[in-house]
Amino acid sequence: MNDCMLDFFQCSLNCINSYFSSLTWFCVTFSCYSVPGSADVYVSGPRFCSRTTPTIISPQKLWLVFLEGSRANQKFFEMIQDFRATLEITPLSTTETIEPQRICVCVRKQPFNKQEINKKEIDVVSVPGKGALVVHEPKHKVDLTKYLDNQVFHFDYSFDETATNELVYKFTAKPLVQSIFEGGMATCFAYGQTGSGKTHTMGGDFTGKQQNSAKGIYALAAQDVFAYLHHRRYANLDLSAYVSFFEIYNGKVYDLLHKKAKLRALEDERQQVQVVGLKEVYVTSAEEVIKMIQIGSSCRTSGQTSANANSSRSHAFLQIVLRRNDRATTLHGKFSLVDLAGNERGTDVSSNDRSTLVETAEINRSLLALKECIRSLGKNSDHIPFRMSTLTKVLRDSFIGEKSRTCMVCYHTKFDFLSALDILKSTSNKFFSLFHRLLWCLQV
Ligand SMILES: Nc1ncnc2c1ncn2[C@@H]1O[C@H](COP(=O)(O)OP(=O)(O)OP(=O)(O)O)[C@@H](O)[C@H]1O
Repeated sequence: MNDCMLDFFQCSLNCINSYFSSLTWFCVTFSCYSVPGSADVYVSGPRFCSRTTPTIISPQKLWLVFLEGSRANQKFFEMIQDFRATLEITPLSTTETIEPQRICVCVRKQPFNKQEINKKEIDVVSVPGKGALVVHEPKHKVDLTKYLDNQVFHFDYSFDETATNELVYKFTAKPLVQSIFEGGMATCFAYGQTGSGKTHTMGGDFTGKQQNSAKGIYALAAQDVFAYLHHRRYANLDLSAYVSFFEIYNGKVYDLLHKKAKLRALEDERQQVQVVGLKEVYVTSAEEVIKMIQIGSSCRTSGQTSANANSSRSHAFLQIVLRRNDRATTLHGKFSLVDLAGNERGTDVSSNDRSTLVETAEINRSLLALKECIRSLGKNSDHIPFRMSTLTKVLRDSFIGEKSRTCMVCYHTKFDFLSALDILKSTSNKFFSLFHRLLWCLQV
């Protein structure tokens, strides 16, 4: 093989390793090249996909297979480009007006990183704007003709890969800040696959391993809280701000501002869940909050997944609490900013030691519990299984409490259909509309 062929070979390998869709595509195209005696190896897609099935394929045949896989990718890439050319793109701009809503569900697309660009991965997600997001899925007709299945999902807002944290903040958390001054409970949470950009959005930009906390939704929300505190409209309320930061790891609560002290989430007599012993720090400026974010983030539990070298392995809650100065124990309003641990599949986990598997199972269990609660709310069930996990216990008030407002930002990477479709299907407005109506009824 000459250099050019090797490049081609390498490119095909990269596509196969990282790209679920190309694998499916690839397996189907195999049958075209099957030869007597080896057909069972080539034709059987699932067997080929399985890492455990030993297959002996001659280099010549393997080359044909990779060649065809690469051609399929190229064809697929061209089909997406052609489709994109027909889309009318209207990206969100800072001048757009924001409609206040009880529940807002948004989606943010992550840009390609250097590694993905080098691997020549194909972007299968388009964000035409106005809350829409399109996932291009490669499919085959019965006669093996290739076609694109373009699945459209609708959200309140959709952010493309060029969106900044400031823009995302403006449409998601910013409208909630005012509600806590009016005595409300607001929650903004980030949900998505591991490595999709949740911590980047909530905690701030990364430069190498250094995080610039001033550029995240946590800090932007803190700035607005202090702007409102000094505003004459709310000055007569005589409020003070306090901040707490804790994580839920393996179902247990740890105080990130108090040497990771172990805490307990317990229900009080009014069936409201309280994190007993949680340290609240009195803060007087956004800079002080940023300092707390840095202290807390540095001790948050992290690990490594195949998608993220610095993956958060816990659900982190930053809470900004307003209390009246005359009645320090009385809560006036609370803003919870939640960076959930990443949704993971077995292949996302780079290590399979016992503690990692337990972590992964616990993360998925708690996220499943969250989905179940939302589903039950949507179905108007008598029983909402909030007690299924510590995460849902702690989030309970955000969903059904009076004057609650919630914003959910879901994230996904560009090329993983299984996770992207799973996350999108469970979070798009089709699913949430029922939930939205139910909460509205509870409010009234
Ligand atoms: N919008 C973006 N712009 C630039 N870089 C981004 C963006 N989103 C994510 N990244 C980069 O992708 C990497 C993974 O992001 P991040 O750690 O935020 O993922 P995560 O969803 O929190 O993952 P996990 O659930 O595993 O903790 C980081 O290096 C981050 O800088």
